[in-house]
Amino acid sequence: MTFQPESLDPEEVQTRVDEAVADNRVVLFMKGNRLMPQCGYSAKAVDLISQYVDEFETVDVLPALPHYREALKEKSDWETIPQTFVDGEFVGGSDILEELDERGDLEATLTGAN
Ligand SMILES: N[C@@H](CCC(=O)N[C@@H](CS)C(=O)NCC(=O)O)C(=O)O
Repeated sequence: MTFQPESLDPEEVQTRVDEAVADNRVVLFMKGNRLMPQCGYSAKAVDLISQYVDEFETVDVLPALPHYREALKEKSDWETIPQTFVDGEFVGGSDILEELDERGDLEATLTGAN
């Protein structure tokens, strides 16, 4: 049997993005999933977030990458994957997460703790 990638149209993807951002305090749009990231930048984002937050949502963009890229860009004005949103706001990709961590600000950004 031939593997058929999930077929999603742009509107369905936009809805998935909107709902994932609205319904989860922390959501990471990434290539692959938490256990099997399919890109080094996504793996780095998972590692950085996992230091401070046990439960966060991940959305694998690979089944409809061009649509996710467009839907996310619409929301964040950011071109690349991964993308992290906290409390409905775009935080950044893996470099920004790393910068926040180096400044000692990532935990508070992810948890809301001061
Ligand atoms: N410096 C970026 C690296 C992310 C990046 O370059 N991602 C690439 C490879 S996963 C990407 O999204 N390429 C466009 C695409 O795959 O659509 C970050 O901070 O997240």
